[in-house]
Amino acid sequence: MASSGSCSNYGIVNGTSCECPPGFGGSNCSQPACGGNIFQGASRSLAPLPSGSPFANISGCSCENGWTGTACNVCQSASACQSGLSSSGVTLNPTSGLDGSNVGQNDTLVCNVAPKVYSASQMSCSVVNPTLAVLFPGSASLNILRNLNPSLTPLPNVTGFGTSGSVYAQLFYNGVEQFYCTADSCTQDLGDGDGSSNWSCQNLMCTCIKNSTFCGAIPANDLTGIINKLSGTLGIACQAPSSANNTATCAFQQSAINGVFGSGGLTLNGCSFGECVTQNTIDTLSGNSTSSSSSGPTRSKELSGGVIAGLAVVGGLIGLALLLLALGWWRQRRARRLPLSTAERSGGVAIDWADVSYFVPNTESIWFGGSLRKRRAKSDLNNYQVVLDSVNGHVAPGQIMAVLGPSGAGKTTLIEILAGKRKSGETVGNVSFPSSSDSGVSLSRAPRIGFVPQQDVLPPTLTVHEALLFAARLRLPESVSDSEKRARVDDVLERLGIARIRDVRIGDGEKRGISGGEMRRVSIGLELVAQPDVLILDEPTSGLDSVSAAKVAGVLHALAHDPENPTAVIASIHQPSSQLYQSFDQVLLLSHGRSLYCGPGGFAPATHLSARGIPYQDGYNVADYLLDVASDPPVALFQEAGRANKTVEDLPTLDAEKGEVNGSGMSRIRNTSSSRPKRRTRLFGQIYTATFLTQLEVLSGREWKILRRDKSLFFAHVAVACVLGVFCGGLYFHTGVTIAGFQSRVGCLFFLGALIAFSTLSALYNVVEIRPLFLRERSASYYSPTAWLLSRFIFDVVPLRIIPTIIVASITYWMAGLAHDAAHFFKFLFILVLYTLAMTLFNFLLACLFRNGGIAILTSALTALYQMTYAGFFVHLDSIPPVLRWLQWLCPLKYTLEALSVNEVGSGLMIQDSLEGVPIDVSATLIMQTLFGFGVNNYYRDVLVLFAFIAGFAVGVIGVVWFNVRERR
Ligand SMILES: Nc1ncnc2c1ncn2[C@@H]1O[C@H](COP(=O)(O)OP(=O)(O)OP(=O)(O)O)[C@@H](O)[C@H]1O
Repeated sequence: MASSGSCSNYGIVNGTSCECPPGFGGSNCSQPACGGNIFQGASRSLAPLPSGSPFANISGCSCENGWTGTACNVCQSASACQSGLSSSGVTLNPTSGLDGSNVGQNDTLVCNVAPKVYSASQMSCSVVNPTLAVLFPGSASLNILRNLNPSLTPLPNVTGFGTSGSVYAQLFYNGVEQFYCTADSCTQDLGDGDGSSNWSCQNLMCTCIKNSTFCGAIPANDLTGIINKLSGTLGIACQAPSSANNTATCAFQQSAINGVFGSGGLTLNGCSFGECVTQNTIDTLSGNSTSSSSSGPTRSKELSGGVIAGLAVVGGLIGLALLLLALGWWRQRRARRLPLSTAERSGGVAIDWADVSYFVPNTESIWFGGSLRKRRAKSDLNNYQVVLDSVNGHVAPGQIMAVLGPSGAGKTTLIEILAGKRKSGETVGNVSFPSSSDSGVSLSRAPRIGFVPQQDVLPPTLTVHEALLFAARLRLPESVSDSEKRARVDDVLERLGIARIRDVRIGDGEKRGISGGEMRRVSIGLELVAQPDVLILDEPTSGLDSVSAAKVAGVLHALAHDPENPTAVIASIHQPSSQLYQSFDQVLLLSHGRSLYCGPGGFAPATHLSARGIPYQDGYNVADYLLDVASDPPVALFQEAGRANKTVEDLPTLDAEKGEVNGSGMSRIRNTSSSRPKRRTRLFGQIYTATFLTQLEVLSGREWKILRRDKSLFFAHVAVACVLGVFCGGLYFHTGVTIAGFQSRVGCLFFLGALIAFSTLSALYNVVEIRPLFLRERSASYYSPTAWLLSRFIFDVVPLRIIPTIIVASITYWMAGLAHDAAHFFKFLFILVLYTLAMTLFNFLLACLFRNGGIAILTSALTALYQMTYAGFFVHLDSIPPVLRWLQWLCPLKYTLEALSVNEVGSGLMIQDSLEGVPIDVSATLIMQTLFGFGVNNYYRDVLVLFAFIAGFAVGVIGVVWFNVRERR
């Protein structure tokens, strides 16, 4: 009894014998038929075994008239089929048509010589492949039986074989069978009905005939391993036959075969087709769609699972974006409908601070110690420098206070602590903002605290009016209409005396705009338009002439004394003129971090201090007198100022206390929390006045304005891209298909990748440049970091990164003569755009991680170098020692270059060259795998990995911007 697997050529075990596929016989189906025709079945004579050879050879066999193909299975005419059938002694039953009921239909047997299959079709092709010919120079041919519906073939087990939708193929070399294959679940696709036919089958398996020429007879060329491992999907794609000789070109396609012979697979030439079938079957099946028979499984051009999944993800993301947009729009509308009354009122908030102290680590301990917290735990107080020592104060709404003191007295430090700025040192004490009931304004929301820093950080490309309107739109409630916001901006411009420079660009060091004093006033204006409840200013008059300074002081005075919205105002002043000094209601005098005086302004401080033995000469500027005292205070006065609770009223009752930080000071650090008014915070930060959509709109408006105005930036990027494109295209102009040309092609792709890796460095510099403005606006709660990042993405990444990449890549692509079809071109662009995005985000990340731009740039340049090393171009990745090899998986350029190369060779690129006169014609895929180790099927994997890099870097950038890019003074 024949056992399973004992029948060669996938013959079917039947008791003790084997049922063989057409054209084979012998006890185990291993012997090919010799001559005759397909209808003769098992009675055909078999090819002889040459003496001493275990392999039958069909070279000497010849086919009957009307039959062709290596095993004479392919009919050429209807008469051949008819005579073949009649010689077999079988007659067709005229009533047994397709469904057994079509009596009277045309059962004439005809020979279908088209690639399309109706029942079971035989095909025979020569295999003329240059790569194969190098190894095996003899003649090779391939026989294929394609069964679509073998029950419709005249003699199902003779002219057909096996199940529906199966194929059987055998390769002969110099007349001897080398290997055979089978596959099932086949579908037939007839394309556009142009006469071509594409078969796609599953579960391919092949068997190499041991010791045949291909399979071990020549050890150096032994293909056994490759052939026996062939599996998966098999494609048999045939073009329409030529009208001259009725033969067609086909391709035998499978991933491993495609890897060796090119993406088109193994080309089969001069394929002849023959299928004896009844006219009735043809007529019936032709009535169907061009695609299939009723019984054979067919498939039109369906989308692959990966593409469907990708489209689903893209669709999901678009849906999510639309949903978020709708939500943002709804929130914006709701915020705009809020009643104006609650939004409009401001002021009515006092500011109280008690026992405010501030400590910073000494310079040595910064270098040689751990964090302040760690040292604090060790109670090592000698490491601290005391910047502020138990300072108290109170400013009611409707009052304006001057914080006076010589340079280094601690004015800025105190002002920043009161304004709630993040400080790098340790702050203790209490700061509160009680709502004052007697001011007539009651607040149901958190107080708005305006802060004008000492340094002016302003957007240089905007005009004064635009900068103020930007602030008004983001900082005034949504319920205030845009026209009111504009009116408010105009009012502030008038009040600050900068209306005449309304439309002048602010400018910066590079491009001169408004003066330093005008910048100061614009900075104040940014806070005034936001209608703060408490306004805190650090040196608002520095850089102003005395008239302008008085004007600013007048504006602040008017703001404080507004009867409807009385506001508490505190300003540190360096050297006030007499007139300026008199505009303040309250004075706080600081000396070396201690408060020498805190109380009413005017002459009260002079009276107070002269009562303590420091004479005041009448007519002398009180401010100058106070600064003189604070610069070099008498020891007794300084010690007295070191006591706690030093309001004017309390001072006389205090005991003398040593004015240095000691053990008790330490206990204050531990036990007293700095109780600022709780800022309303959420998981992702503060609540902003404007809704997210408004933030995005206003930020995008500014970015667009900057881009439009600073056209040079965009055009510089485009011009550089054009030049680089022409340079790179010229360098690799019309690369050939020789081995050297192939190296140039991959070199060109590598060059583009490296170019992107380095050119995205400009994104890093860009972030470093705008960082101070972002920090100031963020600390003033203009907008959320996410809105900022999104607007930067739209107006920086797209015009300055992606468009130049597309330009340089397109010019290079066509000049270098890379794959000449649209599909490969767009796949090439897609990869480069993904890589640009990944690298831009990576450089954003570095710029946000490192405060020092130099370190960020160095890191980025070193990373680009690492990527170039691990891209696979300079060094074969498999030859890197394992301890270093794993680094390739972290290299985005490796995936980029692999995807670009696979895309290029996937266009069916064949290398044609000659080595020492020996012609070489091999698939570029083979060379690519050998030289660079790139996987031929890795394009979509690489796309996914690049997406993963983009997502990872994007999450990193968002996280770092949220948690690390914050103002810290
Ligand atoms: N984080 C810090 N690290 C080290 N020293 C600090 C720190 N913050 C403040 N100081 C020191 O505290 C002192 C007070 O600084 P501050 O800037 O508050 O002075 P100021 O009165 O505003 O001076 P000016 O009028 O010149 O601006 C200075 O000697 C300063 O060097």
